[in-house]
This record gives sequence, structure tokens and C-alpha cells, in this order.
Amino acid sequence: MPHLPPAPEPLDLPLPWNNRFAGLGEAFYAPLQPTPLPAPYWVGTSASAARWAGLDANHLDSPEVLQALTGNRLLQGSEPLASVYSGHQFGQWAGQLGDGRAILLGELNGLEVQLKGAGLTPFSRMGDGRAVLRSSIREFLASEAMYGLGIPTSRALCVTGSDAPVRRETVETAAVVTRLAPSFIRFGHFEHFCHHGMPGELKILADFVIDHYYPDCRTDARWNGNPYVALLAAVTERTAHMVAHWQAVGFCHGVMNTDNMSILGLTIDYGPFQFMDAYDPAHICNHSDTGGRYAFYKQPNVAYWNLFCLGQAMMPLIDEQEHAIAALETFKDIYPRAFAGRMAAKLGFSEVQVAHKPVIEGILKLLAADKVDFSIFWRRLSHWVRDEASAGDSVRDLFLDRAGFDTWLLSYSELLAHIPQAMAADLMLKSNPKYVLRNHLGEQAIQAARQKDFSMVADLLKVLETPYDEHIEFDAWAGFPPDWAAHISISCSS
Ligand SMILES: Nc1ncnc2c1ncn2[C@@H]1O[C@H](COP(=O)(O)OP(=O)(O)OP(=O)(O)O)[C@@H](O)[C@H]1O
Ligand SMILES: [Mg+2]
Repeated sequence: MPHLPPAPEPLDLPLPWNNRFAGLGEAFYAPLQPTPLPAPYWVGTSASAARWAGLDANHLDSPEVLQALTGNRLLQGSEPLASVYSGHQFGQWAGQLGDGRAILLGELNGLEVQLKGAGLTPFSRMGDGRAVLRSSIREFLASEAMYGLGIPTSRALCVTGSDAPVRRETVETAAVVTRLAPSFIRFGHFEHFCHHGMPGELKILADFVIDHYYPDCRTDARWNGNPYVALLAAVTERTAHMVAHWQAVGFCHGVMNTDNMSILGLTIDYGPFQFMDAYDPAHICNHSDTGGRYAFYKQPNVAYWNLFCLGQAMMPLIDEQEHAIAALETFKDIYPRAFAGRMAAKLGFSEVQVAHKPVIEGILKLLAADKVDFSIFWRRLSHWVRDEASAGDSVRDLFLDRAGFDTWLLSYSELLAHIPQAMAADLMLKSNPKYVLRNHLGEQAIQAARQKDFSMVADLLKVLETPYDEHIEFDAWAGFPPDWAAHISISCSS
């Protein structure tokens, strides 16, 4: 008999749990309890995420809730489970994966509550079911940073830590991230039931997703009235918008496997992600990605490839292959338009016009050639448009190719002349964040947290929740990365 940990004590905290995913039946998951961790402590909490889930901010001060969200106490009414999914990883069919370390507690206020790092599940394969403090702080801050940027994402309610050792390249300590999303269903859930020849379950899953998250698909008259093609088209649209957001802010996901693609078009699984410092379209943020499959510039194509996997998985529900292809093809129109719209806004234009395109392409080329810091460039340009005189040469100085920049600025200024400058500047300051979660900032917060100083996690959260605001006291965090930032190695190890 394997040694089982003692069953956690139930906690009498009246919360309105709803367990809709559990209602799908046991082909979809394994019911189980989290595995306790000793002596947990709060590492970071998001009051804003708590409000979203309908929780009182004082829940996040409570020692009982700390225990429950670390997996040490059960919550009355929740039906914890680990779901099964499969997927393509780095372009190859990877077979069955599943929640190997994430445990769904149920839903609060329409949001699924998931503990990431809460112990072994039947899907843990070779893993230990745990997550380390380092990657948990990164996921917590990144989720809330993306939300602050207005990018569709899962959110994070809190990170709790424990001194329990966890072995990675070195021995680190354990942590649990409590994540929130309307659903954590992935493309890989669909692939699982298609690949394993379970069309009945595939249909149950698709109907569940449509009824709860995409009800309009039932009445969509396009696609021969087939709600599953409508679903594929709707997921395509949301995914295209999500990736357009990523590209416009310089976000590199790092592991765009189909099991990390949300059926709701949310950014999920913050592993080896990076907000780029210097702009380099070929940037690979994941040191384990030796082939560069998930390089920054490839992200839109990878999203499209992943959508094809989803389409293939949905074929048993779709009558005509041409309809599926037509639904997927919409990506080729939606993505470029969404991206151009976001880039135009970064330049101060509320609508894209044909004349904007060469200006967008031109600046991206110059930024790439000189590897200019992406966020600093856009923020300085916004200030320059707002207040040309006092901003001086601060933008031009970022480039080695000054002549090239001057030529570009001339064509940009000609376009700007057609719109009120104050309005353009206003839009730019709301489209170009002052703060992004750069690797070195996350790293500093992690180093301090390892010494049990969680103040930088809290301060970073505050700044990243409203990244377009000035927060003058944190100006240094909007500056260039230090030299050592280039040597931070982020891999799949988490
Ligand atoms: N330490 C671990 N223990 C058990 N399973 C793990 C562990 N790390 C990763 N896995 C599993 O390996 C697969 C791929 O991992 P990946 O890094 O994409 O996901 P993840 O970071 O664990 O979680 P998520 O996608 O839920 O954010 C998933 O099935 C995941 O649950
Ligand atoms: Mg994952």
C-alpha cells in the first residue's frame, strides 16, 4: 500500500461553490484532494482578483483560507478534481497529459478556482505535482500584469508558499498559485476525446463549452447553422485577438503547446514567458526551446497551427471539412486587422488607415535593426507626441540609425498632423504601458521572497495592475534592464 497523506480537515467557510465541470462525469477528470504542505505563508495576494471571484478582501488575511488555498483544508461544497487532456507539444503529438499539478476546486461567482502545485494527480506522469516559489511568483505577477494591460488572461488570486523542499535543477521551495478563469478548458481537452475515439464525450464537452461560454453559437446562421463550426470560428476570433495583443506589447509566451491554449482565448500557463526588453522578432524566451519553434515572431502562425489541431479534433462534430477550413481561415483576416489596430493605437490613431501600414512596418524594422527597448521606445514616443518640446531627443537617442529614424519620424509626423495631437497622445499613453513585468523585476522580487521579504511582490503587483499610470516612486522599474538581465535563463523547469 502506498503511504497516503492524512485527509485534510474540512473548513466551515460558507462559499457558494458551483461544480459544473464536475457535472460532466468522470470520463473528464479524476476526483481527488490536494496534498497538504507544511506551515504555509502568504507570498502575494490580489484584492482585485478576490473581488472578481466575489470574495471579501479579508478572506485573504484569514489563516484558515491560507490553509485551504495551500491544500491543507477542504472547502465545504467544493468538489476538487484534476481534468484529463492531451495535446501537441513542440509540434508533436504528446498523448495524454492532464492536470498533473493543478487541482480545480470548483466555481465561485462563475469563475473556476484552481490550485496550481497542489500535489500529485493521476496525470502527474514523471512530475512531483508541485510548483516552485520562483515560477509561482512569476505566474502570479504575470497573470495580474496581463489583466492590467487589458489582455485576455487567467488571473491569480494569491500565491502561498511553504519551506517544503522541491527538487528542480537545484533544491527550491514549494508554492501554490490559486488561479481564476471562467474556464480552464484547453484545446487539448478536445484533442483528448477525438484522439481516444470518444465522440460522445467530445460532443458533451463541445456542448458544455457552447452552452456556458459561447451561447451565440447556437443561433449563428453562418456555417450551415452548425454550432460546432460556429464555436471553432469564435475560438479562432478570440485567439487571434489574444495573440494580436501579445505581439503589440512584446509578450513572448514560450510554450504555445495545444495543451496551453485556452478554449476561451485567454493567456494561460505562465511558464517561461517574457516581456521583451530589446525588440528582437526572433527572440526565444524559453531556453528549452532549442529549435525556436515559439520565437516571438512565430506566435501568430503557431496560434493558427494550434487552431488547426483544434479544428481537426472537432471534425467528428463538423459535417463538412470545408466549413472547418473556412472557420479557421478567418484567422488570416482577423489577426492582421487586430494587430494593425493595436499598432495604430500605439501610434495614436484610433482607426487603421492604409497609410498607417508602412509607418507601422517601418518602425518595427528600425526597432529590430537597432534592438531598441520596446516598452521604453513606445512610452517615450507617447511623451514626445504629448509634449514635443520638453521631450527633446529622448526618442531619437534610442536609435543608432538616426537618419533612418528621422526619415520615419517625418512620415509619421505627416500622418499625425491630420489628428488633434492631444487626442493622439492620450490614446498612446493608454496603449503603451510604462511598466511591464520584465524578467529582472520578477527575479528581484523572487530573490527577496526567498528571504521572506514579500514587499516587492506587493509593490510590483500594485504597479502592474495599472501599468499605464506614472507611479513616479517606481520610475526605476520603467528603466532599461541591468546587464545581468540578459543572463537570466528561463526554462520549462517550474
Ligand atoms: N511538477 C509537475 N508535476 C506533475 N505534472 C507536471 C509538473 N509540471 C508539469 N506537469 C504536467 O506536464 C504537462 C505540461 O506541463 P506545462 O508546463 O505545460 O503545464 P503546467 O505549467 O504544469 O500547468 P498549466 O498548463 O496548468 O499552467 C501538464 O500535463 C502538466 O500538468
Ligand atoms: Mg501547461
